[in-house]
Amino acid sequence: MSAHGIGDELREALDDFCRLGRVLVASDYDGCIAPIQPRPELAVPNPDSLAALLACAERRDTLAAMISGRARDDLAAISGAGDPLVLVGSHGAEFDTGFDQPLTVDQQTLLDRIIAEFRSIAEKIPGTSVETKPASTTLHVRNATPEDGDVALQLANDGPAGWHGVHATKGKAVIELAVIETSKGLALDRLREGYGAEAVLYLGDDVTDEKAFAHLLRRDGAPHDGRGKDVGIKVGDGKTAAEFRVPTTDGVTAVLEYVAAHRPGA
Ligand SMILES: O=P(O)(O)OC[C@H]1O[C@H](O[C@H]2O[C@H](CO)[C@@H](O)[C@H](O)[C@H]2O)[C@H](O)[C@@H](O)[C@@H]1O
Repeated sequence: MSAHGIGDELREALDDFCRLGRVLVASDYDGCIAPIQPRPELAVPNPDSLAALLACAERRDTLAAMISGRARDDLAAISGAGDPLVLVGSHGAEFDTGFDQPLTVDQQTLLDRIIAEFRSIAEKIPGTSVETKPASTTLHVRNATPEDGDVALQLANDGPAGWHGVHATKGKAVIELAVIETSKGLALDRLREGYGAEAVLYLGDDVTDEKAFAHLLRRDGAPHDGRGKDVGIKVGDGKTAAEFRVPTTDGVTAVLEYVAAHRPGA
């Protein structure tokens, strides 16, 4: 195994992937391209990872994308990334063309109610904060004591998370409530089909990335009888549907640099 956790099996999968025709290389942002930080506004990209993803985008027959839970504008601003990288925000629902459907009046009203509820929780519980996005809102507890964080998450869970029309996702020291259904897996399908990619490589570290991993065709035959050429890579610990794993965000850099170095046109 290399210093940054590219084991022999992963290297073999990357070699096979790099030999294909058109491919899609996609990564999550927070916890992958950007190491986790105490506050969202501090999470700038690891410059080597971003440079490597950009280098992938410049290779022949290679589309490269970041698919994030953040609002797309926020993702663009904090990462400084843009063309030729494809940016998808709001957990796969927000493309450069915006959302497929604007929020209905009822959805906007619901979102405003959730934000108000989250703000009232954050006012009561030190170290918690609220992030607002176009179709969802996030209650952050990373800077609360573990006990306070649990209380805040429980209040969110017992309150607005159960309201009709609300879609809840638990992430790293956050709970996120959306008023639309989102799926990084559907975003990957859309990019894959639009580009005509033969295979997809996806890196992710959090719960929301599991929807992306679930849309990949695994190489090991389960459940797609060995037809899969996709490469799913989970960053860090935790249960996952991904076939491969790297231990840290340095592994993300190593994978992306490896792909950039081995795709045609390198
Ligand atoms: O899909 P992602 O790009 O991974 O976005 C998921 C969430 O990431 C951000 O929160 C996470 O990163 C923060 C900065 O490192 C950290 O403080 C927080 O605890 C993490 O959960 C972002 O703020 C959220 O909006 C995203 O949904």
